[in-house]
Amino acid sequence: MRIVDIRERTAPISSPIANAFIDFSKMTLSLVAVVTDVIRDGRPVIGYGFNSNGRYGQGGLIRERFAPRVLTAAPDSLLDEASLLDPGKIWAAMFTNEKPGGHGERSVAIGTIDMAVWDAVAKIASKPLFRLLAERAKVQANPRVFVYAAGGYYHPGKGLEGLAAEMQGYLDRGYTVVKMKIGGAPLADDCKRIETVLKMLPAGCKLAVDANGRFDLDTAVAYAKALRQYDLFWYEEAGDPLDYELQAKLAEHYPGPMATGENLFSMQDARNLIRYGGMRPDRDWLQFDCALSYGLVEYLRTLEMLKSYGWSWSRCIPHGGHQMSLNIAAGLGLGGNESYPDLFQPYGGFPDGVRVEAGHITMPELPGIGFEGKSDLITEMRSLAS
Ligand SMILES: O=C([O-])CC(=O)C(=O)O
Ligand SMILES: [Mg+2]
Repeated sequence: MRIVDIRERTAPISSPIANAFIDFSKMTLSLVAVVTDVIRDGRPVIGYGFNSNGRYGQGGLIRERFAPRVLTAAPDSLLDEASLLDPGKIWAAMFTNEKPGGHGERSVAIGTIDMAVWDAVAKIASKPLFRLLAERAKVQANPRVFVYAAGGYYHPGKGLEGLAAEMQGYLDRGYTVVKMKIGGAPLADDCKRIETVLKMLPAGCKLAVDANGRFDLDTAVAYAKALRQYDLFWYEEAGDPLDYELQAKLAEHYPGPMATGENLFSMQDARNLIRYGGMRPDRDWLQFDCALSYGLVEYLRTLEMLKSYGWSWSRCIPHGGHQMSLNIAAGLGLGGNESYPDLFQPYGGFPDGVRVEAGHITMPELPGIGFEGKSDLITEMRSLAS
């Protein structure tokens, strides 16, 4: 068994939206296909992967460094004892001659290939990835996964009515938690936006807000003082993602749940957040996204690290809105997953026919990550390799 080809294409996922830090007018991602020599139903098994929104396509790194290292490794060195592709060994081949620290965006390039590797491995096992992960971890899978709707971006010409209509669309589709951006407007304006959404939420539904790392400590605290009257689902990424002291000090001013971690790209960065960020295991949420942070091989190390610090994996709700994290959530008992019902298509979302009911979806029993169940996405993927 061996990997015979790794292909990459950088594709646009541009959109006229903005958060407090960036706009998405030139956003791209890398789509990757890992082609194996395993034949199923007369066709080679191909794993697919892509990176989450927020970082750009990684074609250069993938083509110059990471794909060649896998393709030139001795094929047997990438197999486990059962002679099956071993994601850990493939990961180690990609990381050959890479220094520790300064994780930059190579973690995105590796994470994208890693997603495709796991898709292939689960397809070769003829199992949904979430079942494979649960079996390997000797835990019970739970195909019912909490999902929340992320949106509420700043958008030229979009007023309070537009924001309310967007949120109503998510509620109508079965979501019980919705998320909107803050920090891209003055505090008083953001409070009006928040109150507009809170007013329309039925009982039992909640709002999360996301500042995308925009604030210095004083601004983060000023927002905390205004936000704590609202009973929010969470207050996300108030300050710079690497400013652990800011995060820790903010907890003195904000008793409600906070969330962060989408821009921490390694187990070591995640560990620094846990060690020094003052995050509270009884109420806060961790958003590490494997598709940006060296993939599931690294995410498993992050989960072990969390366990050693006494954190439950149910406090993790990853960023990114992709099916990879849905599988990790269903297989390993994470708290849920992000979803962007109207954005970043065809990459985000669920297999066709999957509906959100009372804020949860149920994973279909599709081999691999489940991309074959989403017709617009698999069409795109097969145009890269089939
Ligand atoms: O706007 C973005 O960059 C995406 C984001 O923070 C999120 O989904 O939490
Ligand atoms: Mg965010």
